[in-house]
Amino acid sequence: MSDHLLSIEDLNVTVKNNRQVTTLLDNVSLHVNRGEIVGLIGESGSGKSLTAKTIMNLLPSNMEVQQSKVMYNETNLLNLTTKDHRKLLGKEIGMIFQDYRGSFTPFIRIGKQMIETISTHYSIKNKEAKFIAMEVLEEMGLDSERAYRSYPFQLSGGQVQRCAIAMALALKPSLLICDEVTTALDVMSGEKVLDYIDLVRKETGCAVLMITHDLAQAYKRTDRMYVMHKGVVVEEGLPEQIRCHHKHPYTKKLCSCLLSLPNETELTGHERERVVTL
Ligand SMILES: Nc1ncnc2c1ncn2[C@@H]1O[C@H](COP(=O)(O)OP(=O)(O)OP(=O)(O)O)[C@@H](O)[C@H]1O
Repeated sequence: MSDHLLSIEDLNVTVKNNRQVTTLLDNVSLHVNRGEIVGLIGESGSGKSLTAKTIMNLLPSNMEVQQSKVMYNETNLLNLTTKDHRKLLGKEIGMIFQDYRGSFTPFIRIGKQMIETISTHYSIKNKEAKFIAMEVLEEMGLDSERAYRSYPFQLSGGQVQRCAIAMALALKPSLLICDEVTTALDVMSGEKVLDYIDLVRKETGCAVLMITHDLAQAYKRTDRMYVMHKGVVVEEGLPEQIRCHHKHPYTKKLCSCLLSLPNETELTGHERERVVTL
């Protein structure tokens, strides 16, 4: 069995607007191994979310995927019917969306939605599903009782985001796609959430595709990184390589723009630790 849990090969996505066809993703190839945290970084509009949406079969209807393979285990996700694809979502492939508010129906309490989601994927009693829901809400640093009985509009943006993360993690997916998961969170809550995702990864061996434009976060949290620019993967490598030995001019620009970091060799161990936690 291949180590690749997810393998995207030559992904091409185009959009048609007023008869004009524009290429949004151009021969994107990347893979995620079991148990690995892989970063997908790049500036706004570079194509990170579209890559995730392709995996989740959530591309808008005016977009077309051509001559590509998106292999999950031995299955090409692009060949699945919507019904078969849906069966994989949640329990096999989980996603925490950038637009976290869309994860919940506004007029149903968070707890009820969590129980329904957990029970849909695992045949367990409501009492057990509630236990799992409370546990993950607690791990997200929330007042679990309050979050459980709240409607989404009764919570802050960051609290709803953490509920959405809790719901995705409660299903213990084999592949977790995190799209800018910490943008709505303060630094401490963000770190706590990322620590917990890492803990879940260690406990369950799940793989994580971490989409972010936060370079410091990617350096600190990922095992490997891909850099995207204008719909193309321009570079890939270990965090150290991307930071200190990048080859592509865009990666160089990205690194120098977002972090004015000295070279790795110029840092002491203590400084290195501080830099990645900035
Ligand atoms: N529904 C759509 N119709 C037309 N173009 C779209 C649509 N959705 C996204 N795009 C375009 O596709 C490109 C990639 O968008 P994508 O959302 O993947 O960027 P991103 O790298 O995730 O950016 P961000 O970090 O801001 O979320 C952008 O140029 C965007 O304008």
